[in-house]
Amino acid sequence: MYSVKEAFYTLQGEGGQAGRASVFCRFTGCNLWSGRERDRATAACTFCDTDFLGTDGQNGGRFRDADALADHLTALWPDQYGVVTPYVVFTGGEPLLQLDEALIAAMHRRGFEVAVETNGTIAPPPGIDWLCVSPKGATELAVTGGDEIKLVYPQQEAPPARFQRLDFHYFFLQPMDSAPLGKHESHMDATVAYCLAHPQWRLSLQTHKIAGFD
Ligand SMILES: C[S@@+](CC[C@H](N)C(=O)[O-])C[C@H]1O[C@@H](n2cnc3c(N)ncnc32)[C@H](O)[C@@H]1O
Ligand SMILES: Nc1nc2[nH]cc(C(=O)O)c2c(=O)[nH]1
Ligand code: SF4
Ligand SMILES: [Mg+2]
Repeated sequence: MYSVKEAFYTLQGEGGQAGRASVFCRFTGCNLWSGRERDRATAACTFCDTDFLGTDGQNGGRFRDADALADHLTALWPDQYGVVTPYVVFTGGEPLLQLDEALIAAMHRRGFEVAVETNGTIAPPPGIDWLCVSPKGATELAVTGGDEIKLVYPQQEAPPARFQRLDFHYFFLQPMDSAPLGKHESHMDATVAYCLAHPQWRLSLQTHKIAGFD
């Protein structure tokens, strides 16, 4: 059984695949925060921008097996002509609490490339085509390599230098989005400054928030 908060067709907004048409599957639940505001300050991850509780979002629900969820996600992909490889992004919440080999295989059978956005604390199943790891605070990484690391910046307990020797193809810093706006602008400036001073790191902006497409 899989619990899905929401599923929707959009453009990948972040990281090295930004701009790519994607079906997003947002699983319910996370291991680093309950999702309740009263627990935020004491959580292992305190700055989450996402509602991942319940199954009441658009196209959300509970799915009895991998084929049922894969059919549901495939129906959200518009390309009927096979000109590009369809792309699914599993996120959450923390997708590695639920994503398994059976679901990856079911998406592959339907022609999809499979991407994952994870906080890096849970070992992934094999078969993922694009793995994005986004470390959180003082948590320990179970995943030390992948296609991209996308570190939200700044985080007092997770300075970029801690990750610079890990086995990723791309190293991204993404400014922390948090109210008030003035704070976010200073995060933006600080992130740009860090990338300029440390050219290993590239800037990742949340383009869906800038352009307003989800
Ligand atoms: C909501 S998380 C879900 C996937 C997984 N739990 C994780 O943390 O990577 C998706 C992406 O949004 C990023 N993110 C969450 N809150 C953010 C914020 N306030 N500002 C910038 N990025 C944020 C995460 O770091 C992650 O890369
Ligand atoms: N457009 C869009 N791109 C995204 N990339 C990662 C996201 C996420 O919440 O995991 C996200 C999201 O929520 N929307
Ligand atoms: S680990 Fe990801 S989903 Fe969980 S609270 Fe942090 S940003 Fe949100
Ligand atoms: Mg998001």
